[in-house]
Amino acid sequence: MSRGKFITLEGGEGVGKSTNLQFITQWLADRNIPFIQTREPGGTPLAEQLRELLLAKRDEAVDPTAELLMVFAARAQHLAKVIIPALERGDWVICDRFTDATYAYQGGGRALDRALIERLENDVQGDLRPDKVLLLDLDPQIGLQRAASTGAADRFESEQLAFFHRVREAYRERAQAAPSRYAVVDASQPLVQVQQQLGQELQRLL
Ligand SMILES: Nc1ncnc2c1ncn2[C@@H]1O[C@H](COP(=O)(O)OP(=O)(O)O)[C@@H](O)[C@H]1O
Ligand SMILES: Cc1cn([C@H]2C[C@H](O)[C@@H](COP(=O)(O)OP(=O)(O)O)O2)c(=O)[nH]c1=O
Repeated sequence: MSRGKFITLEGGEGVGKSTNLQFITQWLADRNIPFIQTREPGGTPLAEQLRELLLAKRDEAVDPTAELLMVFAARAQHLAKVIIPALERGDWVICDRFTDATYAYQGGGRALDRALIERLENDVQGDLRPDKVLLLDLDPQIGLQRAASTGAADRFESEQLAFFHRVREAYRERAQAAPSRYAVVDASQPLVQVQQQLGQELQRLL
């Protein structure tokens, strides 16, 4: 049995990840491709608890390195308990955010040293990387407006606009550095066009 494909969906706030995840999972189900859908931070009971701790607004300022280590603690658990077993079974893994979000939010947004992120990535993941990163790219001002309509802001969503511009730039830089592993989708397009492009990218992986 061959290993499943590992697909991650990335982008800033309100780019349309939830909407397009539904499209992607329906696309796979229509083709009888076995898959699991999961998310980061999260994906196991422990990792979901770490997510709650990470997203909660609190009076105590969160040290960026502490934030980074919590993200990777959740990731280590998620990889060991969910992602790696699924890929080994031959299931595709559709993950709402993964390590590119760490480069974007902790690296770009919080301006942490990329070399530290890379060390953690190598230690925690070994050589496991997504087969394809679907990056929904959107001006953060539009994304935050869209996100505002979907509930109360968490600790990240409460950041200033400049933070989200750094997040977007970090994502785009990563995509430019390894174009074969990324599909950058212009998320300002009408949803049908976004999904047409996503479908084409998925088709290429078959
Ligand atoms: N391409 C698009 N054009 C216009 N509105 C969109 C598009 N994609 C998503 N939306 C809308 O934007 C809002 C946020 O989308 P959502 O999928 O919840 O984003 P995310 O999960 O990235 O926060 C929703 O109201 C959704 O209907
Ligand atoms: C995976 C990951 C997420 N995050 C942040 C980005 C998001 O703001 C948040 C996760 O929320 P998100 O995926 O946007 O969920 P929702 O759409 O329900 O708000 O966690 C990081 O800062 N680093 C990471 O490595």
